[in-house]
Amino acid sequence: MLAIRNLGKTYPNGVHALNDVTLDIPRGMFGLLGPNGAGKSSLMRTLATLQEADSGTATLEGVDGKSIDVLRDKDAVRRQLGYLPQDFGVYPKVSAEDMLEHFAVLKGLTQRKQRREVVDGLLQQVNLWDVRKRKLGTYSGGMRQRFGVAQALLGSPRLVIVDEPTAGLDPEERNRFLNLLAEIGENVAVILSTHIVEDVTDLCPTMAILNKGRVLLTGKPSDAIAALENQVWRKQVTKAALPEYEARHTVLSTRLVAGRPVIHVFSSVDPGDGFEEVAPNLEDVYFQLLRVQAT
Ligand SMILES: Nc1ncnc2c1ncn2[C@@H]1O[C@H](COP(=O)(O)OP(=O)(O)OP(=O)(O)O)[C@@H](O)[C@H]1O
Repeated sequence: MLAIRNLGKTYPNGVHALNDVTLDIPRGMFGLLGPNGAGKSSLMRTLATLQEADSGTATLEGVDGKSIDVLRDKDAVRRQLGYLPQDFGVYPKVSAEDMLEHFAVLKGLTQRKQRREVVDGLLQQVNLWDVRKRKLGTYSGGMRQRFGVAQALLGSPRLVIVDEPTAGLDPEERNRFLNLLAEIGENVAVILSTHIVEDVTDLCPTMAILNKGRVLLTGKPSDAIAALENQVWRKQVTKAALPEYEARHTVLSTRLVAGRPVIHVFSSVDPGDGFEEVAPNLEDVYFQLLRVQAT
């Protein structure tokens, strides 16, 4: 659906935000995972035609089978694009219904009756119908994000980009939001940019891990997890002993369980010393790749 080839971007301050980024993004949910500063927003903004790349190409499959040059044919991309930016602001004194109606006009839905049908349908789809008359300023974070999805879906886009949408949502709102994303049409490519590993594990059949502007891995989460089979080991340790373990092993993660650190380490052989083997998860994959890149 979307082919990104050798995309590069260096900001005037010298930061290489995108470094030879090549990705194939199919229909369905695609998770773009990376820590803060990885380059996710730079990539999302480039695909959303809001900033220029220095090099590379991006090609979107059009409805009629014709391909669209994302970096050059910006108007054509915008007609196929829904975008929920990281810092999505709303007019606090306007109701969701009026705001969405306004966005619909901007999207080119000029016929009143048709526009009403679209706006009503979207408000129902994102589960905001009952609160559509309320001012956006009174909405919770989760409601605002669902409103953001409604505006992104105006005009039946084929490419939907959501940038860090679950940051700051409580677990219930996050679930609700992710379920909503998962329900978006089958013929749409949805790119979910996030630094939360579970967002990808729970939802995305394909993914990429980005750090320091580079793609460290792309493919199915299950394949990446399978590649770490028999190489992740767990042990509960004391806080005092933690630095020693970190010096002796490749510690992937440390998590407090009942107040005591439980560490996951990466090792192709049994590290002994009371470690037990565990089934790897996507978090192990993520931290292992970040560690390898750092060394
Ligand atoms: N307009 C800009 N000018 C200069 N540097 C920038 C600009 N925008 C981003 N950067 C830098 O580029 C790098 C990538 O930033 P980007 O916002 O794309 O990352 P991110 O993965 O989206 O992280 P975050 O979640 O923190 O936004 C960072 O080092 C950031 O400081």
